[in-house]
This record gives sequence, C-alpha cells and structure tokens, in this order.
Amino acid sequence: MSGTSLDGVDAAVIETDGETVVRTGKTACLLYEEPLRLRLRALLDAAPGLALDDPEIVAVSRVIADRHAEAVAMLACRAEIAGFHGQTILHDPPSRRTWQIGDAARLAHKIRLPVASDFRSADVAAGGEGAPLVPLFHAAMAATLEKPLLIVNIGGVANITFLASDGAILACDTGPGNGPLDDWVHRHTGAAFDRDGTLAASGRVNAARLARLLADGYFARPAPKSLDRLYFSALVAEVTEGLSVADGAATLAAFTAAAVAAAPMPEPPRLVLVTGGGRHNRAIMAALRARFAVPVQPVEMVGWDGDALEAQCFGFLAVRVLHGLPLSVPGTTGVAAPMRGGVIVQPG
Ligand SMILES: Nc1ncnc2c1ncn2[C@@H]1O[C@H](COP(=O)(O)OP(=O)(O)OP(=O)(O)O)[C@@H](O)[C@H]1O
Ligand SMILES: CC(=O)N[C@H]1[C@@H]2OC[C@@H](O2)[C@@H](O)[C@@H]1O[C@H](C)C(=O)O
Repeated sequence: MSGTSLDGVDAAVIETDGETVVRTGKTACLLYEEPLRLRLRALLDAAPGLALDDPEIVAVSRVIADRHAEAVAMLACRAEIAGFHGQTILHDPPSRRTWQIGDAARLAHKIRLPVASDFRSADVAAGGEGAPLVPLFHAAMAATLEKPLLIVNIGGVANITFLASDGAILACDTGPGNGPLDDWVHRHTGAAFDRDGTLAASGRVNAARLARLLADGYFARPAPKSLDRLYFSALVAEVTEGLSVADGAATLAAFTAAAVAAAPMPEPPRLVLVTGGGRHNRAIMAALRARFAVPVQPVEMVGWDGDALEAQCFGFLAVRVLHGLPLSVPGTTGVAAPMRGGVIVQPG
C-alpha cells in the first residue's frame, strides 16, 4: 500500500480466507526518497490533464512497481497472492474517474506471484465513491469487539468506519487527514510532517479560521462520500494566510479532528479507535479526545498495528477478489449493491 501522503510503501503479510482474519504476519516499510515524492506530488497536480499512456505516468508506474517489489522482498515470505493498491493520483467519482498508477504486471513478474490491483474502478464505474475500501476489513478485524465502534484512519485524507450496534457497516472520508498539515509544515519548515504534532501542539487554534474551514460544503453532504487528496488545498491556502507557523499547524490539526467529529454517525460510539499516521500527532489526538465523550485510543489498544492496517487490508481485499467476494457495500461507498472489483494479473 502506498497512501495519499506519498511517504512510501507499507507491506504486510496476512492469512485470511477473505472473510475472517486468521492472523497477521510480518510487516515492512519502505520510504520513498525525496525525488520520487516530488515526482508523485507533481503528478497529483497534473493528473486531470494526463493521458493513460503519458510517458511520465508509464515511467513512474514502473518505479512504483519496483519499490513495491523491494518492499515484498523485505517481508521474505511465501504467499499465494499480493494486493497492490497503487498510487492514487486522481479521485473524482462524480466524473466516474479514479486513478491508481503502478505497473501490476511488472510487479507480478518481479515477485513471481499473482497480483490483484485496480480495486476502486468497478465501484466508481457503478456509481459508487470507490472509497473508502478499508471498512469490510475493519469489520473483519473487529468481529469480536463490542459495538458500536468507530474506527478512524488518519492518513493524507481521513476516513471512518462505523460499526453499528445492529451490525450495519457505514463509512466515509471525513475530510482532511494529515495532508494539509504536511503541506503547511513542508512549505514553512522544509520538514515532511509535524513529528509527534509538536509544532501544532505549540500553537493556538484560530477559532474563526477553523469555522471558515468547517463551512465547506463537503461537511453537509450525507455519507457515503469521498475526497481527492487536494480537495481542500485552495481553501486551506486562503484561510491560513498570515497565520504563524505554529498557529497554522494548530488550526489544521484541529480541522482534521473537527471534521472527524462532524461525520455523520447513526449513534454515539462506545469507543473510538484511531489508526494511520495521524495517531502519532498528539495535537490531533488531543483535539479528538476533546470532541468525543468516549475513550479515543490508538488501535494498538486492541492489538492492531496502526502502521500496517492498510497494507493488511489490501492483502485481505486481494483474497476477496480471488474468491469473487464484494469489496464494497451500499453503506461504505454508496454503490447500489454489494460490488466486486479488482483485476488479477499472473506473473508472466
Ligand atoms: N511520528 C509522527 N508524528 C506525527 N505525524 C506522523 C508521524 N508519523 C506519521 N505521521 C503522519 O502520518 C502521515 C502518514 O500516514 P499514513 O501512512 O497513515 O498515510 P497514508 O497511508 O499515506 O495515507 P492514506 O490513508 O490517506 O492512504 C505522514 O504524512 C504524517 O503526517
Ligand atoms: C482514492 C483513494 O486512494 N482514497 C484513499 C485516501 O486515503 C484515505 C482515504 O482517502 C480513503 O478513502 C482511501 O484509502 C483507504 C485505504 C480506503 O480506501 O479505505
């Protein structure tokens, strides 16, 4: 898995029949070097105008496959199939477009395994949001946990899975994850992100600016709904103008937490579990705790690995593709009926 924050590849081993998680295994993390991050970042901006066979797309797709092959090698394991999410460079469900790049055939050849990829296209083509896809995996992982349970994933974009007391699985992208804060910190300090949320915790939230951010129309939309990584870029740039570096970081961390709390939920959860890189940001965690009346804890509290969960998810979904099981349901992506998806390529 390589997520929207463009930080690198997370790889994980999982043993599953696509319905039950038997066990999770080794994990590995391979960081992208700065030039590749910049190339990917440039593709996010350019994607709407690019053709599928654009030379830069083709070249970067190969590099991504090679990096994933290296990450798989780090796991040093035997497996039946690999799930390859690819790098999202564009996500626009209203125009029925979602675009994950990465050369799956090249990866299959390099790792000598069948590779499942292109997990989102079928859902989007059928009128769904194509995201989030992690909810069915969260539901499988949380099979024995008490409900109602809220699982919050804070990556570049943030999303939730709500496991209701009646067994319903509801989900949506809530709004910004670490993306706007990463961009702010990079622009003002040169760092890739606000480690531990130290900068954000040192600043003061500007309540008026936060209210302007939360007035965006996305928050009034009913779930399911999903976002492009750059959706908030223009608004955030305008609203944070003139803030000190620390106050801007504090306000953006508060924005992430407030957007999670504003997400539509059918009943109050008993517990909030937080996964993804944002759980390391103490300003985001403190802001979440201030907004929920129930405990807010990193997923490690229930024995999960918050750095590996998304990678494990795409292994789980690969097995579901293999068995012809749905990857999404109406409550998670808004698709009309449970939807299968994904494409499997064999090692050539
Ligand atoms: N120690 C840390 N302190 C603060 N923030 C951190 C820390 N480690 C990671 N992060 C944040 O988490 C981000 C990466 O999160 P994660 O790996 O969950 O995202 P992703 O998988 O790329 O995204 P997505 O879920 O959107 O696909 C980094 O960009 C950074 O903002
Ligand atoms: C289009 C796309 O890549 N979306 C990502 C992104 O990153 C977080 C959020 O936005 C989520 O909707 C999704 O990833 C996770 C893994 C998902 O599909 O569940």
